[in-house]
Amino acid sequence: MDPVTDSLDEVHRRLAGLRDGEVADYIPELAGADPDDFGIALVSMAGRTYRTGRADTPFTLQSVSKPFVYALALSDHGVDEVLRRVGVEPSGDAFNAISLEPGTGRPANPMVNAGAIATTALVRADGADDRFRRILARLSAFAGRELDVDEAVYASEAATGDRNRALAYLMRSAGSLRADPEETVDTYFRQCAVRVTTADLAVMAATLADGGRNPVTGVRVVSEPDAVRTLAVMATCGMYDGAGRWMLDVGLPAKSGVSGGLIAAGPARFGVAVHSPPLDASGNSVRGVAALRAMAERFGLHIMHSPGLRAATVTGAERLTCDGEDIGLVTAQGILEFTEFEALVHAVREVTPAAPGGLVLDLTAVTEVLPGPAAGMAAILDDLVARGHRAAVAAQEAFVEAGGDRPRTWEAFRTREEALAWCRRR
Ligand SMILES: NC(=O)CC[C@H](N)C(=O)O
Repeated sequence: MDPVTDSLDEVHRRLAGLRDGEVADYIPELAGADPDDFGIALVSMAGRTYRTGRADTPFTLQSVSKPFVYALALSDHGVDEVLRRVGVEPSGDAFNAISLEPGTGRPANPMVNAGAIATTALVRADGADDRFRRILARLSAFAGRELDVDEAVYASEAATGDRNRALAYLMRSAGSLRADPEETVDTYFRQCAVRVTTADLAVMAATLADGGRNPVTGVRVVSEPDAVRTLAVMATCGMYDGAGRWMLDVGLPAKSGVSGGLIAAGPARFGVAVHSPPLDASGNSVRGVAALRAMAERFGLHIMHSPGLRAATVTGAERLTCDGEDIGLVTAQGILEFTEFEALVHAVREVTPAAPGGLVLDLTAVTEVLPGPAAGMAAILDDLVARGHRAAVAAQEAFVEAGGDRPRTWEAFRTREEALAWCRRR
């Protein structure tokens, strides 16, 4: 018995009977999908996979490929260059809309077809074969196994995908696509026809959630900043014209595709995927959307709801007697971002009036300090010293230096013992 799997089972059971939506048939080969295929999978940051239903049925990525190829383009060119070619504004249009920015001809964002085709063209390569080889290798690294192409689906879209061809030619004439339209669209069709399972998709989503590191294989697939950027674009544009409502109800960066796949990522928490072919009017999987809504509600998954951040940072705020004088000892752990920093400042303020002998700040269990908190911490200690208190920090050298170039007025030590010994020595 596993309670995590049980809760996925419960959602699956509740939604399996949902009969709304239509299987996409504009790509003829997709029309044959079984409307009862329905799988859910979730991968934790520890790389544990949970699944229910038909989570091992293969299907094609379609638009779920878009964020991953965008991440590849970002790592090839950097964000500034990619932004010059593809925007990041939600279009409010359907996925296949013929809409380009007036003037520049730049597609609105990389999650609609026009933007995805332009993104595919940005992948660095020696020719089309090499470009697809790099895309497939990167998608495989995201999934943590060698993926392949469903040739029948590829051929079917290649034979019928005139709207996408039209988009490519339009961008070419507007100057926003510099590559060959036929070749680019062909690579895009292949990328859409890459075959995955729901379980693969959950690993791919979890890799973005884990800052670009595949939590199952341990392999770094994209840099942390590029993973964050990709999630940001998914959050604003991933659900096409349903993106706003999705953010309101579910609140997770997500991406859907016309074969019925849907991924969502809880940053630093989990990756989740659903597959169910019947689609709503926006082209999003009906059961996929319903399953994510149900899970978000039951588990508080919305990114604007972050109780995790309230985890104990300040692990101790105490008074010690040192040579007959009271000193304060404040201990913190983990990562010092804004919220933790604010709590630390508060703890220091609470303890100092009762500790005229000075303050020891033990940050030896702190793993990361952002520049803002580092400077703020240095300022607090400077202020204490200016007001006649003694102050010492025990922390890694890098954290002490992150406080800025101004001459330090307080003491710095590597260990808590050294800082406390200093306190006793004066
Ligand atoms: N929304 C989608 O999944 C669209 C992908 C599909 N290959 C297309 O270009 O039409």
